[in-house]
Amino acid sequence: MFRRKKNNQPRLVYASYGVDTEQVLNILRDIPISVHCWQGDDVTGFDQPQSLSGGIQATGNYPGKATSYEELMQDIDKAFSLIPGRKKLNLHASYAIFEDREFADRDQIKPVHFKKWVEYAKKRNLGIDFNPTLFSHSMADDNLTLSSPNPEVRQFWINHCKQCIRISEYFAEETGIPCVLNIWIPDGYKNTPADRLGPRARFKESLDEILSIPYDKTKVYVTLESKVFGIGLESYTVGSSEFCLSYAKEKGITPLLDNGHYHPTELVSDKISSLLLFHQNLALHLTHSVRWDSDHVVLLDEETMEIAREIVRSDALNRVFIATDYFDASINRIAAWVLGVRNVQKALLCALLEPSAKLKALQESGNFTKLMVMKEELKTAPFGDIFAEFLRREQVPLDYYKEIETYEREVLMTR
Ligand SMILES: C[C@H](O)[C@H](O)[C@@H](O)C(=O)CO
Ligand SMILES: [Mn+2]
Repeated sequence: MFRRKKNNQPRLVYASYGVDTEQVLNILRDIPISVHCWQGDDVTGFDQPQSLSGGIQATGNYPGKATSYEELMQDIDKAFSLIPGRKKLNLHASYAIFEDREFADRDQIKPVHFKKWVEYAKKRNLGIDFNPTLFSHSMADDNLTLSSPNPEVRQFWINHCKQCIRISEYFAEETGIPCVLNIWIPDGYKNTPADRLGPRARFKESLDEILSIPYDKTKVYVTLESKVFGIGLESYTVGSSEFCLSYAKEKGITPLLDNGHYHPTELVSDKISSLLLFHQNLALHLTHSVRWDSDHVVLLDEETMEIAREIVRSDALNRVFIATDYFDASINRIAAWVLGVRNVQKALLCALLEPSAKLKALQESGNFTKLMVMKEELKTAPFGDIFAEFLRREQVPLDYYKEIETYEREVLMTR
């Protein structure tokens, strides 16, 4: 077990555990990470003057935020040039581009409003994921959308989600890469409700109607994201974990787990294996939640590492859709993207470098002492060198901070 001390080449260290770093680097390069566009402008979008609602909040006032699609694309380009490996672009419906076209409200948006994004993605060989935007809109002022008691409001949002499925199909057809369409609603109440069942029954009915439209299930993967509470919606959340998991199972859609959407001591890493036994696919929003759904930048913390380990150990890299979801407005937004996505990749790399068959065998044979020793030893194995090699092969600089400083000075500060 301690043979690795004899050699100092990182590749040989892992070889001594039976891990082939070449194979690992090839796998890592091909894991698509869906990068959320909304880090670039604090979830503002282009289609509404409304400020951010839905019980979420981007705090901070760091200068240089993107205020147009051109700026956002420029910033995503900068961030992507500093992130190795395969990426997808994750858009929200509120990022529709109208320009000289007539404005279309959310229930009327069409593929044409995303043509520029498709051109952008195709030029860069990127797939696109999508999200209906059921917040920051006058029809969602009371944070009730698909569960609203008002049938007109419900119908507006049902139509919005249907249009989003059609747009997702267009993304998949144009890019040749399937689109993950994630439905998340903010609906809930600040105080203890008198009726918990009614709103959930209406949400269920609305989802049934949305999913009744025909769409190609090999091109569009509909996911449903649950939540525990939102700001100002602390006492009741319509789309709770139990609701979303049950609904996804019944309808054969994919559950989405955002690791900021659980009680602070609940771990998404522990949920993955259970869900993989019952669902063909699973989707994740990775974030760093500090005390609550704070949407901080993903760090290389123990839970991020454990989530990655669970995916890899379950041999589920091709069944789990991995996306980032955070919005930190207190630091350079490009750095936030690069740092968070690289941390997801670092966590995946660590997981891939783990001799998981050996560790499982130790658990099976009840050798918990050796298991603990080996796991702890692996923590100080030289995975940073392997990551540096990954960056070198991908022609991405190890030290990206300098580039970000230059971009901040030359581009962000002139806005
Ligand atoms: C903007 C996103 O859709 C949003 O963050 C959602 O995914 C979420 O996590 C809400 O808390
Ligand atoms: Mn999320």
